[in-house]
Amino acid sequence: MQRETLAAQAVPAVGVAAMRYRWPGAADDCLSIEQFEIEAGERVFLRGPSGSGKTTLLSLVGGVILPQAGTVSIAGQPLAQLSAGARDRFRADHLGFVFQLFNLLPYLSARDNILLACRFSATRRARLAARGTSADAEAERLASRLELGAVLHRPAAELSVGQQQRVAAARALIGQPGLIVADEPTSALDADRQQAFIDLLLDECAEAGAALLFVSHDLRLAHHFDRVVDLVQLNRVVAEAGA
Ligand SMILES: Nc1ncnc2c1ncn2[C@@H]1O[C@H](COP(=O)(O)OP(=O)(O)OP(=O)(O)O)[C@@H](O)[C@H]1O
Repeated sequence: MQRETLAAQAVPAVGVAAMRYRWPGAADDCLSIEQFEIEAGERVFLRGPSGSGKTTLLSLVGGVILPQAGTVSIAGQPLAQLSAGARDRFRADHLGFVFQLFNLLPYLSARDNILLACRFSATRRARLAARGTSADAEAERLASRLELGAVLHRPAAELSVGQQQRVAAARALIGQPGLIVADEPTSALDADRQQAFIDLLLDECAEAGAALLFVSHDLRLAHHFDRVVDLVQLNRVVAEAGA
């Protein structure tokens, strides 16, 4: 079935409606977004200048922070309706994050860092079981695809920046969450490695049917994506301030 047909039938991967967010203690709102949706399986490139609120929007999409007004839904689930504990579990089941600074546990091996995502999510383990595989086997497959096979046993602290980033990608992808969120994941890589990393992320998302929300300053990467969203245009705070 075509991805477009699938997307038309599925609930959006991300739904933001009449949403407003102000950081505690701040005089003004940081974000005010009337409507923003990412379809199931859609690949969105989010751009915006430094300080425009890209990371803040990702934190809202992850339910790490909650808006003062409006809703943020993931796979049809409004995040604010969940208790803090349920939100943590929902995030572990349905979202994979690749951060600017990777957030790996330095003393754990590359393999254990990848497997952490499954340890915290019975749903990810169940998805793997339904495909006839296990978390260990899938960690091996992703590691080999990401050219990490030789370093799987090594502590994350001993890996190069590029290797750490690929471990972070494998951890986000394992167990097929419906949404991958990536915040400047290629900023530490040279041009060749950027290309390889993006190809891999897009391939794995396509295979898993996962939507991808990818934040970057680097517009040269935008042509890989279904849609480019400019936060300066999406955010009414900026639009009103500039009016
Ligand atoms: N934890 C926080 N507490 C208070 N204000 C914050 C916090 N994090 C971000 N902000 C403020 O929110 C605004 C948006 O920041 P944010 O990090 O979301 O921007 P960004 O677009 O991701 O920037 P960059 O491209 O530089 O990473 C900024 O004015 C910033 O100072």
